[in-house]
Amino acid sequence: MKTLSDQAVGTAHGKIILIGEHAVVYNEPAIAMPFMATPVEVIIEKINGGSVISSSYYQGLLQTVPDSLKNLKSLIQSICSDLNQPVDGLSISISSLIPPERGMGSSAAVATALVRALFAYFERDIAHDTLLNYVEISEKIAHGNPSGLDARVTSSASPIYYKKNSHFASIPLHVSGYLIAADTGMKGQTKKAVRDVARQMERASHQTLTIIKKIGHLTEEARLAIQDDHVELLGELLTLSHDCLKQINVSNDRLDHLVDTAIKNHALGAKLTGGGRGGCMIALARTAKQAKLIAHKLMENGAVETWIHALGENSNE
Ligand SMILES: C[C@@](O)(CCO)CC(=O)[O-]
Repeated sequence: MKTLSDQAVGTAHGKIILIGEHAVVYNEPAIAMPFMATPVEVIIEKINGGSVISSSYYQGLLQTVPDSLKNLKSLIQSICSDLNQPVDGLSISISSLIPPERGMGSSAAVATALVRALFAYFERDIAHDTLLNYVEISEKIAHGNPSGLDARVTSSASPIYYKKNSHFASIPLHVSGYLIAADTGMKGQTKKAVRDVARQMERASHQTLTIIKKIGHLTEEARLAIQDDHVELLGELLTLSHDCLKQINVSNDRLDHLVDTAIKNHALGAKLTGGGRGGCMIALARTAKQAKLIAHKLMENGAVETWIHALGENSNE
């Protein structure tokens, strides 16, 4: 983050949930990592007249943003009001390499970069907890009932173990393996999926709670597997958690097909990542060669983009 006289820049990055999505909304733990391959940058410059937003999906006045950007509009209004600044006179330019609506934390990362840019522009320091509170305003509009995980990881430089309202800790992800992330090319439906799981909790609370608790248990085991560098076990736990996510209906055919493809091609484990019903999946491989082969097979089987991340390296970037 830097401040120039008439310009300020805020940055953030995407995230990948290794294990624990959905269950984390119900106070179970999750493990997630920052995904530096997908950066976000917001640049704010001074202009005359009404504020404007420029992004790949909208260019125009802040006052007339489409519904998909209402979260950012509320955020800008709240911050300007809290800092006693006018909402006019801002040119806000958003650039992001995170594919939107793919469970990679796009909305939280854009909000994080925006909050940082606004505070830098108004030459004010911001405590991390204040940043998280602002991002939550935006995430509540975007997702309904966010756990706070996305806000934490997209603003953090380290992988984290996270429990809603109670606990978070940076954990080194020095496992000797490679993570492949693949985009199904389909928009995920985090908000709807989170709402549907909430309905299942109301209707079949015992059954759904049992699955949620099982995901929490698998996440705790994954934490130990990471600590002890048991990459094979970690892979098995990822696949078991995908089975749980299927049981609460947050997967879909395309995700299941990519998960099966990864497993057939010797991945140690695979699962959807993020909100599900589209978006992205991840797979774990022992070697870089296997990771490349799996990524290639995923592309042949419908993925539109893949990324490979060496877990033993850069995990504390
Ligand atoms: C599905 C979910 O667990 C992760 C979305 O990236 C929702 C949340 O944690 O707010």
